Amino acid sequence: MSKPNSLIGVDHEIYGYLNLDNPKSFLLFAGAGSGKTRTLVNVLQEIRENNLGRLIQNGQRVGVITYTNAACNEIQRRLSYDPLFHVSTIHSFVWEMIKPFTEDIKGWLKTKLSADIEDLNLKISKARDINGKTAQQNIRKRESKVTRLDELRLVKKFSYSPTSNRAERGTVSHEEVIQITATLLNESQLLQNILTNRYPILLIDESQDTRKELMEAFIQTQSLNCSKFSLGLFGDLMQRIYGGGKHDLESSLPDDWKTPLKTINYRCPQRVIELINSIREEDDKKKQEPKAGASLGIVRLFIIDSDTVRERDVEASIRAKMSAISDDSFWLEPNKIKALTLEHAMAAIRGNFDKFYLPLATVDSLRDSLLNGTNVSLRFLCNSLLPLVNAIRVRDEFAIASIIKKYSGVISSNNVDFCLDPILTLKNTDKSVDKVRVIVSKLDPPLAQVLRLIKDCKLLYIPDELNVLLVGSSDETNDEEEENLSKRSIAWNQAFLAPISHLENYALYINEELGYGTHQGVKGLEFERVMAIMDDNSANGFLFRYEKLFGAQELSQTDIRNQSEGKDSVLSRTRRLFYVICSRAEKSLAVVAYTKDPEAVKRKSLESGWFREDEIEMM
Ligand SMILES: Nc1ncnc2c1ncn2[C@@H]1O[C@H](COP(=O)(O)OP(=O)(O)OP(=O)(O)O)[C@@H](O)[C@H]1O
Repeated sequence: MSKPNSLIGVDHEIYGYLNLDNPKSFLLFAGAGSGKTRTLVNVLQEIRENNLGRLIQNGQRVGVITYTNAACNEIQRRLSYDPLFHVSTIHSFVWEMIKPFTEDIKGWLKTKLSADIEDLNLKISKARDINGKTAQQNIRKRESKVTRLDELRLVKKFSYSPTSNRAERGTVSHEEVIQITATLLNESQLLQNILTNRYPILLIDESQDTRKELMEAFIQTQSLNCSKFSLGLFGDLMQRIYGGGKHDLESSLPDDWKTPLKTINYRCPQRVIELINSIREEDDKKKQEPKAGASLGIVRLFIIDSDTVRERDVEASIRAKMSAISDDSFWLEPNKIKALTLEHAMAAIRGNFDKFYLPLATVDSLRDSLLNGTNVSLRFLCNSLLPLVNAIRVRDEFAIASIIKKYSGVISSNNVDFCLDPILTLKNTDKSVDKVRVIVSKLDPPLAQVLRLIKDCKLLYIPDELNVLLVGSSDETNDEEEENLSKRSIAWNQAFLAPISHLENYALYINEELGYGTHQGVKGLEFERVMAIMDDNSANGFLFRYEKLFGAQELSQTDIRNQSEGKDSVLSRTRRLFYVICSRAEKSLAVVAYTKDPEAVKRKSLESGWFREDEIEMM
C-alpha cells in the first residue's frame, strides 16, 4: 500500500469537513490544473490513515463517484485498490443502491410507461394517415411499451448492465437508472438512510457533469441528513461538456455548505495561465495564479485563410516554427506533440465517419451519448452488429455462433422452433448468415440494408428505437411524413443511409477515445506541447463555432438572445472548449485557426487580450 501524500494547503480544510462526528459538505470548484484530483486522493488517503478502524467497525465505506471508467481506474490505482473506498461511475454506484427496490422500480416504470402510452395514443389519434410511416412507428412504439408495462407484473428482480444491449424483460436502461434513483432518493427516507449509513462520506469528481435531477436529489439527501453525511463535490463549471448537468450548482447551494478555494494552477506555465484567465474573463471571471517558480511558457496564434491553404503542409510548417520559437526540437516530432482537433465533427470528417456521426450529433437528446457510449442503440450497433458483421466477413464460425447465441433469441430455449427442430433452425440460421455475407463481403452497403436483413432473419435483438424505424423501406417516406417524424427519428434515418464503414470508423474512434481523446477525457489530461486546431469548415457548427468566438462570423439572433438571457449558447460552449484545450499545455501552446476572415480573428484576439501582436502570425 502506497504511503499517503501529506495534505497540502486547502487539503487540510477539506479533510476537516470530512470529520465523521461533525460532517460538513462542500463544493470545490476550481480551475484547470489546480490539483482537484490530487486533493481528492490526498484527503482519501488521510481518511484511511485516521478513520480506517472506525469505518470498518461500522461496516461503512467512503463513496467516490467519477465520470469515466478511465478516471475510476486511475483513482483506484492511486488508492492501492483499497476496499475501504467504493470508487465507481455514477451509473454503477446508483444501481448498486436501488437494485433491491424492485417494487419501487416497478412503480416508477408503471407511471412512466403509462404516461408514454397516453402520449402515443394522442399522437396516433391525431395522425392524418394511420398507414403512414410515423403513425406506424408510433403504433410499434406503443405496442412495445404496452408489452413492457404488461410484463412488469412478471418481473421478480430487475437487472441493469452498463454493457448489455439486450432489451429483455426486467431490465432498466442507462437513462432510467438515473431517473429512478433521483425520484426514489427524493421520496424515500429508507433509501436516504441506506445511502448515508453505508457511505457517511460521498465525494463526486467532475460534478459539473452529474445529471441535474440526481445532483439535486443528492443535495436534498444531504440537507435532510446533515448530521451524519458529508457530500463533497469537485469540479469546474468552465469545464462542463455535457448538457445535462446542474449549471447553477455554485449559486444554489444550501447556506451551510463550504466553498474552499484553489487558485494556483500547478500545470501550466505563466503565459498559458494568463491566456486561460483572459478566456475565462468573458465567462465567470475566475482567475488563477502560477505556482512558485513556474516557467514563462510560450503561446502563439497562427491564423490561416481557410480558402487557400492545404492543411497538412501548413501544420508541419507551424511545428517547425514552434520548434524554433521555443527552442524545443520535440516540436518537430509529431508524436511528441498533442494535436487536439477540438471538435468531434472535425475528427468525423477527417476519419470518415461523418455520414453516421453528423446527423446524430445534431440531436440534443443523442449528443452526449454519442460520445460517452451510453445509448442502447449505439451500443447495439458497436458491440453486437459490428462484431457479427466482422465475424461473418472473415468466416469465423465460432464467433458468429457465440454472438448469435448471446445477442439473439435464435439459439435459446425460449425459441419454440429451436426446441422443436434444432438442426433445421441452425441450418436456417446458416442460410441467413450467408445472405448477410453476400452484402457485407464485397461492398460497403448502407447500414439500413444490413440492419433490415439482420432484422428479417432475426439474427440479433434490435433495440426498440431502431426496430420501429426499420418498418418498410426508407424511400417510402414522403415529405409530409418526414415533417411528422421526431428529430431523433429523422437523424437515425439519415445515419442509416451511411455506409457501414462509417459506423466502423465511428466505433474505432469512440473505443480509442473513450476516456482519452474525447473532450471529457482530455479534461483530466496534460501534454507538454499542445497544438489546438480550430477549423469550422470541417466541423459540425451546431455545437461549437470558432468563427463566432473569434469574431469572424456574426452572431445569429438566437445566439444574441441566448447570451442576453444568460443561457448556454454556441459561443459559451465554444469558449469553454477553448479553455479546456488551452489549459492542457504544460510548456508551449500553438493555436491554429483556420478562418474565412483572418483580419477579424486577429482583431478579436488582440481586443480580448488573448494574444499580443508579436504572438500572432498570419500564415
Ligand atoms: N500541490 C501541488 N504541487 C505540485 N504539483 C501539483 C499540486 N497539485 C497538483 N499538482 C500537479 O498539477 C497537475 C494538475 O493536477 P490535477 O490533475 O489534480 O488538477 P485538476 O484540477 O484535477 O485539473 P483539471 O481540472 O484541469 O483536469 C498534475 O500534474 C499534478 O500532479
